[in-house]
Amino acid sequence: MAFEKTPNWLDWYANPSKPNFKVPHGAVDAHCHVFGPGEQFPYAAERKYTPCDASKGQLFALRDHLGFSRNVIVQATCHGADNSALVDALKTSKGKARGIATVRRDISDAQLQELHDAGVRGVRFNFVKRLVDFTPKEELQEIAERIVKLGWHIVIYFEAVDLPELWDFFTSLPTTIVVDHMGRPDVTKPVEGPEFQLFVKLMSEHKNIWSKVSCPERLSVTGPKALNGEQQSYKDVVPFARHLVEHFPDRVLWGTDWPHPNLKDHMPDDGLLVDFIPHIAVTPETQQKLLVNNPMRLYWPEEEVK
Ligand SMILES: O=C(O)c1cc(C(=O)O)oc(=O)c1
Repeated sequence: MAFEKTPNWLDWYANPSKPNFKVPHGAVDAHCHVFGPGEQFPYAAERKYTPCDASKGQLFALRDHLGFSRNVIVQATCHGADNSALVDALKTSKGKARGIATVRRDISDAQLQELHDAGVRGVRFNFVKRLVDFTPKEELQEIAERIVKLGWHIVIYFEAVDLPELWDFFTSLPTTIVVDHMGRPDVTKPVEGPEFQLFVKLMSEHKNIWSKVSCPERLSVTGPKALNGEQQSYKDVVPFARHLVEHFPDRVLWGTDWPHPNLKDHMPDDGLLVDFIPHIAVTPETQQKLLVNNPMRLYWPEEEVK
């Protein structure tokens, strides 16, 4: 089936630069997606956007180019609860990729087991209203109780303003929880202000809650953009991410977010995005935890690096 991209869609950056920052051996890109290709893996009827295709082969080429060893591929909302493109990518990766799926309550135990065998290790619950229709909390609770038996965890995506309302639900979940993109703080507000400190409190009080310190290109207001060799990109996001890396060094993950769905302003050079990492994890020890030890503990516990 031929799909027409959402108007003004920004395609992923072709020919990214080689990062100056050498990631540690065995580094994991813990947040990225595959889109289609739509001809082979059609986009879901209920999707809120139609992206450009971004295949498993293109993702794995980027992984190698940036110096990473593994990927955690997160089911994108444009594929709804049809995890076929994700599963296909996981199977092709030869164990170098793990996945986060989207499932509905009607999934059978046999289907959950098939996802597990392909390399899925969690589900994503999305509360960002521009991306998904509302799912009742009882349905999510039911899914949580089923996946806990597989040793999976839950990835949550929400906007900072919605945290107070979602707090009780998040803290009632029975698994490890991974928050996408630091809970999407408004970076024009202070790090020490009530909004971001509520998120810090969530992580301080609940040791099962982790955060991805990802997506500066989505959160930044002042830039500068990761383009044209810029080595000081997204300065306004640095204090937020660094705060989490310093306070919770064992519960942070990093990912490219390639192919960067729904960016409106610019498409970053992924090589320069990697050069953002040493600004938020400033020591070799924190870089090793962020990029290797933490994602290995969560996604490849059988090979854990101590
Ligand atoms: O699954 C997605 O569609 C999706 C969208 C966005 C976004 O539009 O912010 O970010 C993500 O990390 C994933």
